[in-house]
Formats: sequence, C-alpha cells, structure tokens
Amino acid sequence: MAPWGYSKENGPATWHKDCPIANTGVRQSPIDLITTGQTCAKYDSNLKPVIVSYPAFSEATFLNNGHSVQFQPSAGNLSELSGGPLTKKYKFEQFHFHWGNNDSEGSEHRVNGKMYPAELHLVHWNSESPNFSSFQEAVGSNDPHALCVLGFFLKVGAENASLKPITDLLSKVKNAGSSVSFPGKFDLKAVLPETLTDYYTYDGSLTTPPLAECVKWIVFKEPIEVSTAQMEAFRAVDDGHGKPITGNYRPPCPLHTRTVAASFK
Ligand SMILES: NS(=O)(=O)c1cc(F)ccc1F
Ligand SMILES: [Zn+2]
Repeated sequence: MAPWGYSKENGPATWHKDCPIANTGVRQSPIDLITTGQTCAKYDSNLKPVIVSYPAFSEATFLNNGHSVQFQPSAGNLSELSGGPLTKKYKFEQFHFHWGNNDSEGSEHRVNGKMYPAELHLVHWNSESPNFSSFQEAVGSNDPHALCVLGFFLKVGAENASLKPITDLLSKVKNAGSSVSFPGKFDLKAVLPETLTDYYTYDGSLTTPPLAECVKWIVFKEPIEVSTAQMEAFRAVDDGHGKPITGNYRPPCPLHTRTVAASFK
C-alpha cells in the first residue's frame, strides 16, 4: 500500500486499510468543536490556565516529511508543559502545521463547522509516567493521556514576526524529505498568545496514522495571525509527488460518547 497521504488514492478515507482504528476508534481526532446546543462544549470552572516553559531553542531541525513541515529541537531541549487539564508535566517533542490551499480551509479542528486556514500543533509527551521514557514509547503505550497536543488556529491578518523565521525557511525545505538545521535560536513562546486561559479540551488521537488514541487535546480559542504571504509560503511546499501539499488536514471525526470541556464561558 502506498504510504498514507492526503490525495484521493492515499488520503484519510483510505487510512483504515492499514489503520483500522480510523473507522473503529471512538476517540478519534480532529473533531468539530460545537459551542451551542446538545453536544456542545461545557464550561468547566476548574480548568486552569495552561503553563508553558519554552526557553528559546538553540538547536533544531526543520523538515518537510512529505505530509507536513516539522520543527524538531535536539534531544536536550528542556521545554515543558503543565497546568490546564493536565495533572502531569509534559516534555516538548515537536511542532508542525496543517493547512489548505485557500483561506477557507486547512485547520483540522473546526468551530461550529468553521475551518481556519491553518492549525499549529505543539506536541508533548508525559515525562512523569513510569510506563515510558520517550516520545515514541509514549505513542505506543496505550496510555490515554500519553501525549498532549496544543492546537492553535491560524488566521490571515498581519504578518507574524515571531513565525517569520519559520515561514522564511519553508522555501529551503520545498522538497519532500529535505531538512535544514535551524539557524540560530527560535523563541516559540513569542508565537503564542500571552494568556493561555481560553481553550477547549477533550480526549482524542493523533490525526495521522497510526491515529493512536493517546492524546489529551487542548485547542485554543484565540487564533494566531499570519499574513497572506506567510500562508502562501506553506502552500508552496512539495509532497514528494511533484505537487504542493495543499490540504494536509483530516476531516472531523464522530464525538461518540465524549464530552468537550471549555475553560471559558
Ligand atoms: N497531528 S497530531 O498533532 O495529532 C500528530 C502528532 C504526532 F507527533 C504524530 C502524528 C500526529 F498526527
Ligand atoms: Zn498535527
């Protein structure tokens, strides 16, 4: 079977062939975050602000893996996540993006059916579990909260100076399989909104194969602005089959018996 992707031949509707959980799973991601009505997100006053400790990364690789672009710091990175719905401390692993080929599509999560042009995922793994001591082990652990992914919507507006070092590098990883060592330091904290208080949170999965159901999702209400030029830079990245990656997002999955909590009214 051709490796998975987002085309007609190998896209989300075909993933169940190698990954049955795509169709049988009851906590798959992404989902449509509904804010009113029956199955809507429920305000939980116990939900605290998310706490991130992201010292500027000094050593990292930026790569195009054919289905996204990913920023991966060296193993020594000390970036951590806690607070919010979490009871443990999580270690930062990588961040990557999902985007579309126009501004009306591209995000994986949706809000009342609305898609944003892109979505940033900050991936972390529980560094306090006795059952695993690496990201890869965490993914294979069957622990329901082995991973925590922070999702931020991107919307088109002013140029994002904090993300410019990343979007300026996209042309250097145009070819699938290419990677560059990130020049200088990158301050991820500067990319995020000041306050990480307003978010949706629910139990879900990886949104690409192996679709493991091990993710505590935290999706922030407040989008991050990027310019049209910055969005266009994502759309020029190739998928390894001579075509640009122009829609590396999985459609929303059924909620089943899950509930979504909101940290805000
Ligand atoms: N899109 S995702 O954040 O669910 C994700 C993160 C990984 F580390 C691996 C696979 C994934 F699909
Ligand atoms: Zn992702």
